[in-house]
Amino acid sequence: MTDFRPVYDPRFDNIPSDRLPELLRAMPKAELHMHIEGSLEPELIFALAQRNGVAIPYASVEDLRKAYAFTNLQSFLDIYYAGASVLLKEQDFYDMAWAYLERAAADNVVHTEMFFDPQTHTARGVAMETVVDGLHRACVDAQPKLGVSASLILCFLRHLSEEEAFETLEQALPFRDLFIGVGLDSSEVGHPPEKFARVFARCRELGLRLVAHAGEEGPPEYVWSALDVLKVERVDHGVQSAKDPALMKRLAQDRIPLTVCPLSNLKLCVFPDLSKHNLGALLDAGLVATVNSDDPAYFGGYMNQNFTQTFEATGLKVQHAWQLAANSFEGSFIDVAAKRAYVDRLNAVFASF
Ligand code: HPA
Ligand SMILES: [Zn+2]
Repeated sequence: MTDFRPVYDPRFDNIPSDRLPELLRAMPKAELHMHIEGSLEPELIFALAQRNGVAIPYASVEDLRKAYAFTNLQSFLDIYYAGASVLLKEQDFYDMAWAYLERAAADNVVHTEMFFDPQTHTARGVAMETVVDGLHRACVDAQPKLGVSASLILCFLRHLSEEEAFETLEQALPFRDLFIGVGLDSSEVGHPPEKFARVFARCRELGLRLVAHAGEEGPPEYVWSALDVLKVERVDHGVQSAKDPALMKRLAQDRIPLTVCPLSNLKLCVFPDLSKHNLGALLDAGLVATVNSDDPAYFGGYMNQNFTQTFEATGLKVQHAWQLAANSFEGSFIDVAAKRAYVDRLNAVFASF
């Protein structure tokens, strides 16, 4: 349940629709669903591979980019985990996060809550400290150098066991102050949220914020159990919720944010075409839906590309643009005063158009 609900000013309806792309780019926004390992561009993968002497099974940047033809989530994850294998040193994690934060700033992302997958790295012998320190150092630099506030959410890999998630939590606890919450990602179907009931209960006791991927490829039942068993505060993706009217009602009534990722859904064939995406239907049903980039280096676009391509394909309007940006602040894990200040900035940009 969110703690702040901004209200649309109907005078913004006077903004001509031909200015929508410019408005989408200019409006301040928060990104709530982005896997930092999914921001590794092929150029950086090659540069880090060379710097660290890691062999990768692609001859060139172009060769690697050609492999980005996905048919579903798993076909993407196989390449995504291979790409992350070039990350070894603290500076590598810093450089990856910094490259993303610069792109976020260019898209007028003023706040971001970045996912990271420590198990992808600790399994290769990289220390938790190396991962967290590098990412956190970039987050600290982002505010003064880029005007972006940035925080971290540790994700457990759901294809691994709950016991391994507990071990990961244990390894991360010395760095408890460097991340704000936990999430659940990787292969969804066959790995329902309730598999992680006990580790999420422990994280809740520790005062960590809770999110989980659910309803990306998996059924509405997974969204129900993310809410009722894991007690998450936000649902990542959640687009399959539209198949269940009772669930839609619950999400709207409890103002549970959905962090929707349109270009990801397109590239992983969750929707056959961007024009068939249900973002507009989710918004029109009163859900706190947001737009996010998920794995921007792999899915063909950062935040502003997600916004402009989706609006062009679906015909969403100025009010939807405002609602999505307002929802991103409402759904974020910052305090109410900071949310209010960001929405004031949002309103000032809309008033200037
Ligand atoms: O979209 C995703 N879904 C599940 N796991 C992921 N890990 C990175 N991106 C994703
Ligand atoms: Zn994701």
